[in-house]
Amino acid sequence: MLDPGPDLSTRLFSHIDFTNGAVAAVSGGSDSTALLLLLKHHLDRSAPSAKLLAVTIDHGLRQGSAAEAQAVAKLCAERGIAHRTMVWSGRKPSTGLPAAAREARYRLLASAARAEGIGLIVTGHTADDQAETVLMRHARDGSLGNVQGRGLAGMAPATLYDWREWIVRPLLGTRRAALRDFLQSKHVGWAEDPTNSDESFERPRVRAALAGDNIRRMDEALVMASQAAIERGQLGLDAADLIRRFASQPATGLVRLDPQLLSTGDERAAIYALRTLLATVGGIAFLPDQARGEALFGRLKAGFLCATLSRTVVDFRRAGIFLRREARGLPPAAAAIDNTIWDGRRHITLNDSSAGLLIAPLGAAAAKRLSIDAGETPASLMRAALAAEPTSRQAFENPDVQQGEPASSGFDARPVVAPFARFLPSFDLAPARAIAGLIGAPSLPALPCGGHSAG
Ligand SMILES: Nc1ncnc2c1ncn2[C@@H]1O[C@H](COP(=O)(O)OP(=O)(O)OP(=O)(O)O)[C@@H](O)[C@H]1O
Repeated sequence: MLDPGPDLSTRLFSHIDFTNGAVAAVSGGSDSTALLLLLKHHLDRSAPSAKLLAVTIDHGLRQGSAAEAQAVAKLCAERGIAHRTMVWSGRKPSTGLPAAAREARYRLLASAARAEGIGLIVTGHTADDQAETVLMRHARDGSLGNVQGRGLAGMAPATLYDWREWIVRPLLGTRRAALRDFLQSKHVGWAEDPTNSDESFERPRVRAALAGDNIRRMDEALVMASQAAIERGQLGLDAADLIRRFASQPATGLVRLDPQLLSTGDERAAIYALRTLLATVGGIAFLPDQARGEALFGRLKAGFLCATLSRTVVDFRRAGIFLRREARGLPPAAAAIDNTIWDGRRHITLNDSSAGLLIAPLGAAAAKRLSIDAGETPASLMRAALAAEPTSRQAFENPDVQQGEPASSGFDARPVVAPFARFLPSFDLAPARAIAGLIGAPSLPALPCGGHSAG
């Protein structure tokens, strides 16, 4: 645990690159208020020209949330820190509210950062938050000591949002009590969020169980998290290595796995590689669960098969193991919208002249008309994969457009690494990078903090 000594801010922030500025996410609670003041102190001393913008999200869910945002704005004005309040004005769902609020919060924080040309967001998650997260996940999947429970690594020290902004959590090793001591020593107050002590929610219940003298339990949880984080990082590195050695992409949307992947001797990494690839090809944000991944891997070891998992057809034949998006459930023809994700797999950007463009899957009949140089890959598989690629309705209806790739002028469709496209924890940098290289997704922005091997 770190004490709030005079060099606390150096210890917390000196490994982070603030050249391109930072957005500090400040709710007005103790942790993020301390984060802001410590960061300001650090930047004043070591990077005075770095841009700092404090952002408060007013979720509009509690009475008093606007006043809390105003209190943060006042503190910032007193300290010469730029501040912005962003209001979550969208429709509030009746179920899954915390998740929706979190989603909206990161979207708004990222848009504030983008507007200022800042690529880094810092949050005030603490060691206490980390312990709570790990204990909640443990209670859910009961996998204490089972390092295959990826969630037991807790929150990553850095997470890439939307493949663009890095969310960094510099306080993950610092206890809330230390931050509160720091604020009290500076005579700075903070807001108490009543939902943090409302024990009808899971996190406050875990928090209450950890309160008081239960330091040992918290320390145990943190040790478990750091061990799991190391193992998870290593699993990612091993899976990335296998992806580079055994996966190729013979056509857009078609991934080929060399059957040698089944006998490398590192089944854990091979199954992890398989799960990440299945989610990518199927355009699914979540990996297929471990049990299904293991079962599929076992069946592949037994011989040729054709199966579907995570919207991905797995076709093991003499020429190799092929993965492609299944034909069912593709998006219907719809007006193309710039800068959106199509089918969870393709990032659509429109050319200037694309008003009124309709986008639809190419479809089997049109794919049949494409002339394909299949090489060693079965042409039927290449066609089946291309049939699930987006094309513009205009191109589709033009019988002259029959050559090469289905995506034609009017828009660009860049592949995305579906399971990591929204949130990429730094633990998974290595497999994300390997898959991006495989499918031609944009490269990743550099990690703004040292000390974490990205592979
Ligand atoms: N309304 C918000 N506006 C800006 N950032 C927020 C907001 N809510 C949460 N955050 C960010 O996410 C982090 C973790 O959120 P969490 O809900 O655990 O914090 P909190 O209890 O609201 O406040 P704090 O962490 O400041 O005590 C915060 O430290 C802060 O950086």
